[in-house]
Amino acid sequence: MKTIVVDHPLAAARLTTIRDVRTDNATFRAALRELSLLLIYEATRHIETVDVQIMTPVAKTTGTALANPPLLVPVLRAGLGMAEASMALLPESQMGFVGLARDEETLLPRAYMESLPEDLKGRPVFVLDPMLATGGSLEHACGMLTSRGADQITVLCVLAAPEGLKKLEESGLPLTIITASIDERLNESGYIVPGLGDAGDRQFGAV
Ligand SMILES: O=P(O)(O)OC[C@H]1O[C@H](OP(=O)(O)OP(=O)(O)O)[C@H](O)[C@@H]1O
Ligand SMILES: O=c1cc[nH]c(=O)[nH]1
Ligand SMILES: [Mg+2]
Repeated sequence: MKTIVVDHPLAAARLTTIRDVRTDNATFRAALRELSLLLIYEATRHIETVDVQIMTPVAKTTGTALANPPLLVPVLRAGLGMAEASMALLPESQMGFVGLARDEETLLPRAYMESLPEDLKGRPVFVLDPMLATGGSLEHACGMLTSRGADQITVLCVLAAPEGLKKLEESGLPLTIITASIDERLNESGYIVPGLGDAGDRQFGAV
């Protein structure tokens, strides 16, 4: 499994806004959108392209098109905050949806929605979820994708805990992880430390 930490002053500044307990829901959503643009920029650095012949107003030239745009899959709820930014940079892409809620007692994910294309063989997939904590939710979401044939999955997250990275590494799933930070650890409640709290609640309010 390859893990890339985006090391950029703009990413660090937006991440600081997101972490700050004083940041209100609207400002959190705006900063998450901006940080997501940077994560997607990094995730698309090596995607497959094809040459296309075009005519400028002046002359013929060879341009570039995306050969196989990735399927974008936000994990509800919190991943919704990364969805609009990903579609802005990848207007050619389609979007699927997975809904997961972690049981805060057992820390196990419960799936409540799956809206994905049947066949994902040969199709790159970008999974969008700001938080990789125990890794249970992302392992479950990525398992849904591999069961449909996906074999190139890139996970975009804002924060990753070492415990979650280890779990995904051990899962043997075909993953690349792009994150803005690998934080210190999980606390006894399964929250990332220092983290940012509950990414769903911080965007949309507590449920
Ligand atoms: O790595 P894990 O330990 O599984 O935790 C991470 C999950 O927790 C959060 O979702 P949550 O279950 O809180 O749902 P929400 O997005 O609706 O708030 C987050 O968005 C991840 O999906
Ligand atoms: O710190 C955490 C852990 C899981 N889910 C969150 O939203 N935040
Ligand atoms: Mg939540």
